[in-house]
Amino acid sequence: MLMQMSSMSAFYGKTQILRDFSFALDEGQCVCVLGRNGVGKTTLMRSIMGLTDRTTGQIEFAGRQIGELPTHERSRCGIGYIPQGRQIFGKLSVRENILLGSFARADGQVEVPEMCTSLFPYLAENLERRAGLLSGGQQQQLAIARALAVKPKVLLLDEPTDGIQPNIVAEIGETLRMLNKELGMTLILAEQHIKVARKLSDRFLMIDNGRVVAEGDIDELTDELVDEHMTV
Ligand SMILES: Nc1ncnc2c1ncn2[C@@H]1O[C@H](COP(=O)(O)OP(=O)(O)OP(=O)(O)O)[C@@H](O)[C@H]1O
Repeated sequence: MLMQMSSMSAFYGKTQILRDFSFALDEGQCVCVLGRNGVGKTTLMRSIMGLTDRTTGQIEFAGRQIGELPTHERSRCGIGYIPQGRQIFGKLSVRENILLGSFARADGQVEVPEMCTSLFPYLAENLERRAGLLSGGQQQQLAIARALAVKPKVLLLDEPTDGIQPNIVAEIGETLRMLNKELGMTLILAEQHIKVARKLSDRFLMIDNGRVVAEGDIDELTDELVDEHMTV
């Protein structure tokens, strides 16, 4: 088991956002986190990174309790985070954006990892280009490359296809499939595109109102569950 959450609750100030979360994730799995806007998917990612005001309960990662650790130490344990909206630095070059990720590396090396250049040939050929000039899909590749720079064991992806042109959505899906199935990277993926989620994931976690309301293998994700918890 790579990650296990037990009775985790998350708060912003006095407001409780997540209630009593428990789930386990094996190495190499892809789990999608599903639910309507505002149910707590981003908060789940931020809780794993230690970016909410407070959490209670336990978060175990790679055999270590991380629930009390500061964010940079969680990164060093091998957790890569790609926030919603990508948050790349438009005025910096592609190379600088990737290198920013590597500062959290456990081995202290600052370099553009081989994996980034082989996965993303466009980025490899445009390392000196200003990141702000890239298309949405290319910026998403850059956000993934930056997270890979820490050589993570797990990648948290918050709606990577959000705001991406429909014809590029499948391309990002393919990149994630390759990371998971060919390179064996464990993924936790918040995703609104149910088709993308079904295609990529082994398991699902359905959230409603800050709680896990259903979970299981992806082929147990019925249309009824989707209708009940995802349609507005
Ligand atoms: N910094 C914050 N302070 C207080 N409340 C917050 C904060 N961030 C989020 N919330 C609240 O927490 C709840 C869950 O938000 P969250 O962003 O986790 O949902 P989500 O499922 O990721 O939605 P979306 O798909 O819109 O990103 C919402 O009611 C939101 O208003």
